[in-house]
Amino acid sequence: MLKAIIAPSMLSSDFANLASEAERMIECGADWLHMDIMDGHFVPNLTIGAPVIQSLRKHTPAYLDCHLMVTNPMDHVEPLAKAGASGFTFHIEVSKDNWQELVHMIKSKGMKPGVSLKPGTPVEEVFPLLESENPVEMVLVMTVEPGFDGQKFLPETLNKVCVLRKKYPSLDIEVDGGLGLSTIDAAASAGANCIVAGSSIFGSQNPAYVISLLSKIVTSYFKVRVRR
Ligand SMILES: O=C(CO)[C@H](O)[C@H](O)COP(=O)(O)O
Repeated sequence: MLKAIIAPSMLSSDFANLASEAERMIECGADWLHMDIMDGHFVPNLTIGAPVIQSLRKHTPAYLDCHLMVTNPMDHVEPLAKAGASGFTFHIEVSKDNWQELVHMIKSKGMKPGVSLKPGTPVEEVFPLLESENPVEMVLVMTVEPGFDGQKFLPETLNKVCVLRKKYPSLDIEVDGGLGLSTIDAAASAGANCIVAGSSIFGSQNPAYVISLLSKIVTSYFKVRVRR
């Protein structure tokens, strides 16, 4: 059964107060905390890695949804599992030759495996990962070029969400980039159920209101799809 999941992107939080920002988001109704791990190579930005996840884990039992924007995701599986990551989403663009091994390792370490696509990557590239005997459990469709928060949502990326939802009715489909109250209808009607949002939540005077509205809107589109 699909569930609406709202995951504030901690990239937009005050990194100097990460533990209290995480607690604030959970108090505001967040389902997951989205952690952007960037290596300054796969994307032109450098953020956090396993040591920060390990520190944060001491302060929260929340689901830590780690998005690996790195050239060598394999190098991060063991350290992130030890650090307490809950989900591990890698990019298909750098994992075409070893995704089977990656998925196996991620699952064997007790994390939920996901695969992500950049805006220019065709959706067909993830079909084998969903149809394998050992499939990924989530697809993250990037709705901006990965690397920075506060970018403009790219509506053309939602075609991929529509294709995925039609083909895989019970799949967790996550969208990330430029999501907020002005873009949620488009993403939810396309079929996304996991919503990552950075600036629209952290930039709001009332993050709890934004989180609850995003969640209600996503849930309302489940009902529309069932009626179709
Ligand atoms: O992965 C990301 C950037 O690569 C961020 O999670 C994302 O951009 C969230 O920020 P915003 O909602 O402000 O776009």
